[in-house]
Amino acid sequence: MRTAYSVETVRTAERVLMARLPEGALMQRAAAGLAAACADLLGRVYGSRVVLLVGSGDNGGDALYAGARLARRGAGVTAVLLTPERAHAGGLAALRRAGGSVAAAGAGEGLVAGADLVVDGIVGIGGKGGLRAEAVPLAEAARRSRAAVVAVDLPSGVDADTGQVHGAAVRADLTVTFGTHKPGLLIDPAREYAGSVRLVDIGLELPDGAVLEALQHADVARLLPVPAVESDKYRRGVVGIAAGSARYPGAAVLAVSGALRGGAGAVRYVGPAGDAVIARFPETLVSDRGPKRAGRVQAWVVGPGAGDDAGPVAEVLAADVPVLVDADGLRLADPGAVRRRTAPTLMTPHAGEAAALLGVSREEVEGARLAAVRELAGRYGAAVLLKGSTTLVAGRDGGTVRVNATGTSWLATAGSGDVLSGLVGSLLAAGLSAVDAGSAGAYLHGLAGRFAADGAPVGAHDVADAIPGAWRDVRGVG
Ligand SMILES: NC(=O)C1=CN([C@@H]2O[C@H](COP(=O)(O)OP(=O)(O)OC[C@H]3O[C@@H](n4cnc5c(N)ncnc54)[C@H](O)[C@@H]3O)[C@@H](O)[C@H]2O)[C@@H](O)CC1
Ligand SMILES: [K+]
Repeated sequence: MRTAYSVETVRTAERVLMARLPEGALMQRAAAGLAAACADLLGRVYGSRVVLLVGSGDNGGDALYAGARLARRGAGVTAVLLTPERAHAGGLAALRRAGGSVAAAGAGEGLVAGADLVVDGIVGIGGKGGLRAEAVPLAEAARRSRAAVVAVDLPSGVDADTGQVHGAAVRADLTVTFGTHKPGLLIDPAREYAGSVRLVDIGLELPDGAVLEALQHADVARLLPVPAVESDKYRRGVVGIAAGSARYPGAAVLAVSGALRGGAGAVRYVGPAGDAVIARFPETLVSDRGPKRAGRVQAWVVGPGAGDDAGPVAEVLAADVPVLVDADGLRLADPGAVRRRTAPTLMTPHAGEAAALLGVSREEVEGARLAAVRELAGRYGAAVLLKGSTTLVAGRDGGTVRVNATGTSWLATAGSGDVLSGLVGSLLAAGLSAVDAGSAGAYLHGLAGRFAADGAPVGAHDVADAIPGAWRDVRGVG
């Protein structure tokens, strides 16, 4: 499990640790990790041209001490000081002792253009708002240059706690972060600015109560249902899919295709697209008598391709089993009925659907995804999975939000969400909690998307077909 903590928690943990260590020891640990990452990226340190962008705080201090280490290994290191009178004095002295130099006023952009490596130490967790005006031309020069850009702790200008980006920010190829991930490194749009992320252990001890957690293979493997010897199809769970319409039969087929790969023992389809479903998946139990009279299920999925028929949505919300509400179902669901439910409910909007539910623009949701998913969960008293390049899953009672990063932009294809809703519904029927089902399902779905796409466009049915491969990969079998 990867975790991300708020700036406030990091500050507290740092204070505790600093009180036990000699002065400056923590910064030396950070600088050593940073310098090692820079050296790895450069390949050959000797003779390389390194430019440090140095702000007024300890983030700049890290950059200066790391620069000193690279200078001792033969790199030509120049520091561009954004506020020369406030640059970290100890770091500056160390750089000079190691043979590094300070750029003349106004020379920064030219140096960046000719560098092999640019180290962004403008601002870290002490940053407020986007980049200040004097730093913007340097960030732009770094973006234009052929140099590799390494961000210290965070790409300067992104919001550490939320992943929001206000105005200009540095775009890094690699971010070297200290002690723990920060939420902004895992949530878009900031995540995109971070490039790949390397975590350097500086000995911080962090309490429970991460802002975010990201499942990894082993975590997902522990969650996935595995049938026991005595399992029959009913013990493994039956998932009901109330989806599709005469106009959108494909949504029903795709939701069923996901559900069949999700670990439930049987899939029951209810709705007007039974013929299309049976033609493709003869193992499906089909009914056209509405969810209430369809027979027992352990979880429902409602909404994909539902059109304007609110009846099945209301029937499903009245059932005392876990329910996943997606797509048209989100619009058709009565918020009061969702809030009154006692069995788990999981809503799975994409940014546009979340925006409609919250009465804000899509851009607002995309710019502040963490706030949006929490707000929706609070308003509806339900777990919420907000789809996107970094999918977020919030529980109904607040707490740590799960973030999934296995997704790929190739998944932005029609019907891909229908596959996800069937898959997650199946995991709900198999007994996973709403947050576990949502996050494990998003993980498998993202991985399946990667396997299916492999660098080329794919259809949603290809993603469904790739789920068993993703499942095997996660469990480390085959
Ligand atoms: N506190 C610690 O124990 C450690 C801190 N470390 C480093 O120290 C950083 C935090 O240092 P600080 O608390 O000094 O804070 P920062 O260096 O992140 O930034 C604070 C300074 O930046 C200026 N600033 C704020 N917003 C700005 C903006 N938008 N554009 C330009 N300048 C802006 C402020 O005026 C202030 O002088 C971490 O991110 C990490 O890199 C590491 O050395 C590890 C140990
Ligand atoms: K930085």
